[in-house]
Amino acid sequence: MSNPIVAAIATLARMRRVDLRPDWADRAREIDGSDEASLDVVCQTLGWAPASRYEEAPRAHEFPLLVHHPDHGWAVAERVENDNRLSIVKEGISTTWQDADMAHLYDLVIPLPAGRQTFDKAFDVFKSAVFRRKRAIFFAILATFVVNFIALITSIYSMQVYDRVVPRGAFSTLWVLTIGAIVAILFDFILRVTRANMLEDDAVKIDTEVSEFFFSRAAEVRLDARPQAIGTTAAQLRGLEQIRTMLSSSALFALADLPFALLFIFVIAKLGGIIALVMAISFPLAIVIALIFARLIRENTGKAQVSSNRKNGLLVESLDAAETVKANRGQWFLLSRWNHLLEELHASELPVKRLQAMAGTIFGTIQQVSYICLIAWGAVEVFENRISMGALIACSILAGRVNGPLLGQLPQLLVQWTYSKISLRMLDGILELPVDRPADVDQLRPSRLSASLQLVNVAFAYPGQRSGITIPRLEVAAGERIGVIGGIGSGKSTLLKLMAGLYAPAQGQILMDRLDMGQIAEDLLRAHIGYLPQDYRLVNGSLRDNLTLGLSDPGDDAIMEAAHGTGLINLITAHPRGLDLPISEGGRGLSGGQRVLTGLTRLLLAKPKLILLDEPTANLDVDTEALVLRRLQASLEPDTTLVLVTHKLQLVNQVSRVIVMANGQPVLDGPTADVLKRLKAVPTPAPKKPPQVADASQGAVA
Ligand SMILES: Nc1ncnc2c1ncn2[C@@H]1O[C@H](COP(=O)(O)OP(=O)(O)OP(=O)(O)O)[C@@H](O)[C@H]1O
Repeated sequence: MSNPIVAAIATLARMRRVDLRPDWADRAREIDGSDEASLDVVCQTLGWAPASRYEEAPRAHEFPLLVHHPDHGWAVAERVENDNRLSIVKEGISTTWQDADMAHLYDLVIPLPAGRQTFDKAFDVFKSAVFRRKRAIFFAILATFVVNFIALITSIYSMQVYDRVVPRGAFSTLWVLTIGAIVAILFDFILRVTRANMLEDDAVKIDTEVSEFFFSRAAEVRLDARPQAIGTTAAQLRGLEQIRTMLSSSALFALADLPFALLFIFVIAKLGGIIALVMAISFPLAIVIALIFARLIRENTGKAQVSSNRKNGLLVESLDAAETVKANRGQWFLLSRWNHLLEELHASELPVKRLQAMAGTIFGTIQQVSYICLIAWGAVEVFENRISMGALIACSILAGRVNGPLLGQLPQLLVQWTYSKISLRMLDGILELPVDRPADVDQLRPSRLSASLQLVNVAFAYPGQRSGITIPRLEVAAGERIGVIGGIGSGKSTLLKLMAGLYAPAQGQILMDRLDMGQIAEDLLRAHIGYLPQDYRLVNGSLRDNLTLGLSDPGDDAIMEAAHGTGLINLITAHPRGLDLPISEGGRGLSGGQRVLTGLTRLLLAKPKLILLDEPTANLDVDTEALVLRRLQASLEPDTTLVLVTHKLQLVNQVSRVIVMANGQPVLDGPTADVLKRLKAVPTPAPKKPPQVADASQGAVA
């Protein structure tokens, strides 16, 4: 990281304990980071808020800060000393600058990764995103005022025309009134156009912010706490769409007109006197009926949402397991489940639709009846000379504003509102799941982390299982090469995931370099640990994207060199698009062996200190297996630790220590030769406790 400003920001982020995107430095690297103006360019390039320069000395708690000195360049300031010296950190070294007043201190806000912000309720996420955009709120309120004000003007205009202009032929008054009304309408037009543009811009930003938060948050959920049904989780996130539709619907704007309805009833009373009683009765009556319908709709929308989620889950599952389903003629089983869910969905959706239609009809009738009553009563009042003809016309226009837009939209709004409430509850469910690193825990960011591990009194069980992994004590020194063997389901993969820090132990501690793994910053941990799961999945994108996933771009030369090391080069050179070979959704497009080679190549590029491989050669042919392991061994630094889970005994000869797992516990642990000798002499010893079902494949190991 030779770019001075990039190096200084990285130090600042480490000191403030903020994770930076793995590729952030790639984006900022192109900028010449030596002069002071480069900070603005960096902020712009990274999409961060511009940094502001301190005009006065910052308060003590505001440190550490980014600092630029005309002679010394960029660094991180830790504090200002009494004798006008500045304590700084530059390129990892703490030192002092003599002339603090020549240095410029900057307040740079490094944004937290989206998922790390703390919100208890999904509603707060939306609220915070909306309320941060004060300009949009101001315009929405102003526009609502103006729209309603124009309605008022139109009604008064009609009254004046009927009462003053028509009887007396006062055309000069008519022109003045007409010009005034047209000016008001033009102003309304301009405001509406501006509002639409502004609100759309802000709506996109709000949408991006909220979706980013929930997507990151769902990705941060601890692997062992994840709901088993992927489809249901996907449906939970889909709830965002419901809320988005609700927030951007015109129905919501109609709701903002609610207080104005009361104002209009008041104006009707002023202009038309007693006839305002019609609106004073019909309007609250409509609101009460709306509340009753909301209750009736709520129960069925809840049921419809649950069925819809399960339907979505089934769809994801059947597409994901298409091969198994087809090969086993499982489509009939899935089809009958699908039809059953569809029936359930229709059964709960139908009442909602009926109620919505009925609400629409009732509100329409209220609207028409109240209009007729107002006009009829008004006619009597006009005849009795209690009100003017113009006043009756103005009242009828205002009555249309009281009942019209709001009552017309109410049925749709009711359904959307109930769906949104359920969606919010589902999103709350995501927020309740435990995440890898809670935001209120200060993460450790040691400058060096060795690849030694200690598992002390560790216990772990999958949700809903009584027994799982129990490890009283297991120590792995930096630089050790360890093989883990054991029967099917003996807990080898689970042990590896615990060592990788992907699962948190329910009990006990897992230490890396004597630090609790759960407290080490996630980005630091991932940079030090290379874990290759049994079923290595690729992500949608190109082969290059998959090889550099989560890494700072290593450059094509390094990628090709690593690909030579694993033999992946054959695939790259054979394909017309080379490294840009497309990987479709779900990682399809490559064979099982090629996927593993991709994972191994990425591992060589990442150069982690702790390498955890779960049956890496299960999908490889004998030649490739030998080549890969030879190259992997050759690339390992002396202090790199390797833990290899395998069913193949010949691979065990490549490691110096072997751990044998049975029923979730290590039952043998020692130098390879000793363990193999004991395995040949006696069957795998059973764990002392708890007494479990005998290991199904002990024979395979022995
Ligand atoms: N995601 C999961 N949810 C619930 N239980 C699980 C899950 N993964 C594994 N298990 C259970 O945990 C136990 C240990 O599984 P694990 O995958 O660690 O075994 P393994 O030794 O790696 O097996 P194999 O040699 O077949 O890969 C098994 O009994 C398994 O049924």
